[in-house]
Amino acid sequence: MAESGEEEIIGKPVQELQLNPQNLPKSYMYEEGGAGFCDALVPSQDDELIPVLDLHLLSSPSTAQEELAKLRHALQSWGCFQAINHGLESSFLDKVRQVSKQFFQLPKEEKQKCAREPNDVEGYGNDIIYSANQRLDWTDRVYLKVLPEDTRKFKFWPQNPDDFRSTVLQYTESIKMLSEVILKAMAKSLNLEEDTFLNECGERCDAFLRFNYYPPCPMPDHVLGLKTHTDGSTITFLLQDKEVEGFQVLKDDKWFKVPIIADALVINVGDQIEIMSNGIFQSPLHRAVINAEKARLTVAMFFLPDSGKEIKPVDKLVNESRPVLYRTVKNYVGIYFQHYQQGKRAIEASKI
Ligand SMILES: O=C(O)CCC(=O)C(=O)O
Ligand SMILES: [Fe+2]
Repeated sequence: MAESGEEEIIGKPVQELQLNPQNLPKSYMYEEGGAGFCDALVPSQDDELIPVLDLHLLSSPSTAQEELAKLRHALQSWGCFQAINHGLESSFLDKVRQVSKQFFQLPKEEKQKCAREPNDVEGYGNDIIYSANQRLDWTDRVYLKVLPEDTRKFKFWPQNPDDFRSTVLQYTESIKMLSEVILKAMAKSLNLEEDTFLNECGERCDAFLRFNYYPPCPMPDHVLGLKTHTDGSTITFLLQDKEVEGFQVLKDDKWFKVPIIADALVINVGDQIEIMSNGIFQSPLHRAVINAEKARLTVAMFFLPDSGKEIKPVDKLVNESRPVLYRTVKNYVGIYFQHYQQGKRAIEASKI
């Protein structure tokens, strides 16, 4: 995936660095006066609330129009929303969190069995480091390609705990179905044929599942769990930790905490829908902060178009008052990763 000729420098798992908190490597530190990562705003007034959408209402004929208008507004203003009533059982979401936590609690040797390979992202590991000056994220991950089915590389899929794989398979199936519901609703909210975005993605969409484990860190105002970024996806589903907050979104140049709502899924627009929607839907800048005492675990599922498809603004969203704003891109994820490790935004390179 990461197409770079450079040699990778292998770093230590963050879970090991955490054991020596007096001596945090400089590459994790943001010196600028503590940056106030943890002082983000808690939305209070109505217009600052991160929208919550009821997916059942969105699919019911009598309420759909009103919910579609809310969806459009959410994606134009925040670029994300919290989905409730999505049909996934609370006990199943707990199971997803539980098997992932169990994995990260295993001894190092056990986790290493599905370690990623140098210069690649898939498997267990952390940031790909190309330079000693690179700013690093305080997180260990398991990163798996889950779709299309015939591209799964099971050697990277944990076998311990023994229900990890079956849980991931079931989760993938459920979220894939939801992604189709959401992409259709997004198209309808823009008065497009409901299959517009799905057709743009092609027959064989890609999906990646990323388990983000953020160990506690004694300097939460100087270290980020995940640096400020947008996602390179079409849409992303984020299952938050049930107890520990940490997801923040930038809106109108202010950082907002995304509150935990039991069993909600945070859904956000990625760069590729920003391109397809010709900028009507915005891919929001976001980041993950860390907690001084508690570990945090989140599960992100990224959907991507077929890697052979060209992605460009949908014709019906281009007109005289809104000319084409983005170049046609192909295999955007390759461009994305090259920019990501340098802390840059790939979408900027795609703007006309
Ligand atoms: O863990 C979080 O709160 C954010 C995760 C995220 O943004 C990502 O994995 O791209
Ligand atoms: Fe993200």
